[in-house]
Amino acid sequence: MFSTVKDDMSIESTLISKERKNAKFPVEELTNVWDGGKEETELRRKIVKLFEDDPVLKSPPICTMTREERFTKATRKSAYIYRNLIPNNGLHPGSREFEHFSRAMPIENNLLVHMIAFIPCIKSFGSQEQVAKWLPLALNLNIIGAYAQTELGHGSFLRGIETEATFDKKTQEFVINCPKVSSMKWWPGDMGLNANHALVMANLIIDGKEYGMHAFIVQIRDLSTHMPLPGVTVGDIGSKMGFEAIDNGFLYMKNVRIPRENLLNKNSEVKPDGTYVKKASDRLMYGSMVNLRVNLPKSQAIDVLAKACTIAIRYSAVRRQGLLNPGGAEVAVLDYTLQQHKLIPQLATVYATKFAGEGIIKKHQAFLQNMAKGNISDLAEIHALSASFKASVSEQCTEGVEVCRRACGGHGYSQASGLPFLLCKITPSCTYEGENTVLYLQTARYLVKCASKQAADLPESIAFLVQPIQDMKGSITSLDNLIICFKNSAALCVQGVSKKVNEMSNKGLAMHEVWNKSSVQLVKSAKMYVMQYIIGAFVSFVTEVKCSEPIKEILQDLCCLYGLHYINTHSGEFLKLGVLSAHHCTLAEETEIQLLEKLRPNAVGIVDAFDFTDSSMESCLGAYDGNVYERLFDMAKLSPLNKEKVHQESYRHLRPFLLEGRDILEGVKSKN
Ligand SMILES: CCCCCCCCCC/C=C\CCC/C=C/C(=O)SCCNC(=O)CCNC(=O)[C@H](O)C(C)(C)COP(=O)(O)OP(=O)(O)OC[C@H]1O[C@@H](n2cnc3c(N)ncnc32)[C@H](O)[C@@H]1OP(=O)(O)O
Ligand SMILES: Cc1cc2nc3c(=O)[nH]c(=O)nc-3n(C[C@H](O)[C@H](O)[C@H](O)COP(=O)(O)OP(=O)(O)OC[C@H]3O[C@@H](n4cnc5c(N)ncnc54)[C@H](O)[C@@H]3O)c2cc1C
Repeated sequence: MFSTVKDDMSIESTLISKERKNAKFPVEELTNVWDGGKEETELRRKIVKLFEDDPVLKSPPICTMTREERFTKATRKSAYIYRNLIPNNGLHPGSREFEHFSRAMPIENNLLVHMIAFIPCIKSFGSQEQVAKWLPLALNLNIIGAYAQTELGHGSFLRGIETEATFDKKTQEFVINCPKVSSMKWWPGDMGLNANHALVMANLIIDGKEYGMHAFIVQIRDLSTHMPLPGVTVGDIGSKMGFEAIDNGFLYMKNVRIPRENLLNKNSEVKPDGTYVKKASDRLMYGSMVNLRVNLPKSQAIDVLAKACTIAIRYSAVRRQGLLNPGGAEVAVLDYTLQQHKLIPQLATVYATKFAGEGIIKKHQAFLQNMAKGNISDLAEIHALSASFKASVSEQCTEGVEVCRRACGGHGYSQASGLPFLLCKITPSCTYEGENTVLYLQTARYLVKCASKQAADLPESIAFLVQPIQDMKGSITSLDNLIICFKNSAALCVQGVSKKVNEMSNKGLAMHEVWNKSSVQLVKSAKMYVMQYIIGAFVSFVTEVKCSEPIKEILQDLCCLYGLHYINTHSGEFLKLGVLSAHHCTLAEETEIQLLEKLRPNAVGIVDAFDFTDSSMESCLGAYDGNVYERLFDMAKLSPLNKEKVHQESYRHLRPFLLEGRDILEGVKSKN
């Protein structure tokens, strides 16, 4: 319907080729460092290719589809991936290949909560017999389960959850009830339309006594007709800011009966006579949340910011707007220091959080090994670290994606840029899996407790909180001094708020009031604590990584930039704590600007090194060839509103006035 408008060789693709020629480091080597080795890069590419070449996984660009189409296509693809593609290609959970599979998944998919929450919970909370019964069914999609914890009335405060599971000794069943509208399960992914089972978190009640939150497997739909079972009201909660392909659901249960065996009973059990047997710490109930907070920031937040950086930096390298030299040629917007100041720190965030996250995954694996031997002494530390890490990463990456989107000017507002999709995907990561403020408060609670202990009684990673403040020797811009600066700040923040808490409680104020009145400083302390962790982990990585000098230099520069950018955007905090002087702050600002200038020629190379395929981004601005304008025009042509040259419905409403206008213009009718 539209004629083709093409340039023989667009200036934009020439510009991006020039950028690549100017890069001062081997891009492929940085990709290998990012992936964790050359072999990992090859493996990842093999898996991505396997998915991208598969005809079943092809579909129109998401911005041309309705929610209904997006949900349907995502379900078709996800069912095929989990039931065919993954098992037929040996991509089993736990295998090396599986590690790369989030990079290969189609841009929209669902059944993820079934995979990452329902299945792991069966493994974590189920006895051997229960795992043997439910796991194969779940892995084969014979049953599809949601993780049903949050209710209309409660998400953060789990002790407030109202759904009840009352033990009926006579029938050896639990009776599941949502006593009020506010007790209805609300939000769980995959639950509205696809799931036939749910892992329901409910208050266990035996003989009128409450035993707190426990996990039950509840069948909610018939396996042959997929109709809701008696007593079950289930459906989709409606349109959201994003996640269009996912059926986040509601679930209202009235006298739904499940066998006694459906209480996942690895950690606690109800005997036939109603005796309650506790086998392990209540806190292990929270284990599934720690697991997700540790393992998912990479795919759900860091990779999302990496994609946004790829789009914004490639686009900024070809978008020319205005002059730097009077009388000279128009410049790429990436040549403006202010554009670099928006975008290059985001790149640093991607690297910092990625490598720090790998450190947390290792710590968590060590914790799991100890737990298998019955030792959960590190639980509080890993909970505090993972809670604040999840909060900080989701916050930094969400802010970063919005910076990238705005840095693309008007085109960043177009769905065709791919950026609104990324923003809507990442924004809820600040809320799900623990609302960020609530998570920071959990970390602060642990830190304040630690502040009253001796260094010798604290884990190695925490002892610095109560040790003497270290002196910085030399320039603030050295990596060693950055670590000292952040550690000192975290220690002073925690000590300061602990002092305030103690003083207020010594004056007789109730602890809950003390806590509420100190919560602003508590959250600040948790943020500073996790920042010192991230910086420390990034510096260790940069110091230890084996790579060529040019790559090492880029990583060092990104590491320094990450620390300095944080200092420069929060300088008041550092000055107030007395950790930095005004002179330090001036130097930090000057050095950041120098680093931006130094990293600028490598910016396109650095995002190329993330190695995202065009189809994994669906972005007209971020495609490898830099052909932004032709791509935008081609995408506009696909808009469903452009199906016909005249949109009959809009024409119907406007026609009377247009005809009037025609008559006036042609002089058939006077204006009045
Ligand atoms: C960057 C983003 C990555 C995130 C990963 C998400 C992956 C998702 C990817 C797929 C994409 C989309 C799908 C989204 C799927 C979403 C799923 C969900 O959202 S599921 C619902 C999640 N809900 C929550 O996380 C609820 C948050 N609330 C809580 O965790 C608790 O209620 C809490 C801890 C805030 C308060 O609980 P409570 O009041 O009952 O306890 P206390 O405060 O009294 O604490 C008791 C005691 O326990 C300790 N504690 C608390 N939590 C834990 C834990 N997880 N592990 C270990 N210990 C824990 C606490 O510190 C106290 O200890 P004490 O010694 O007494 O001080
Ligand atoms: C896309 C998406 C997917 C989800 N998937 C699932 C799922 O699969 N399964 C599931 O069970 N749930 C799911 N959830 C629900 C999610 O886990 C909850 O929304 C989340 O835990 C926050 O709880 P809430 O909504 O009750 O927020 P609230 O706790 O009501 O938060 C509202 C405000 O109150 C503040 N606040 C709350 N408590 C405190 C406090 N103690 N101190 C200071 N401030 C406080 C918060 O900071 C926030 O500003 C999903 C949510 C979303 C958005």
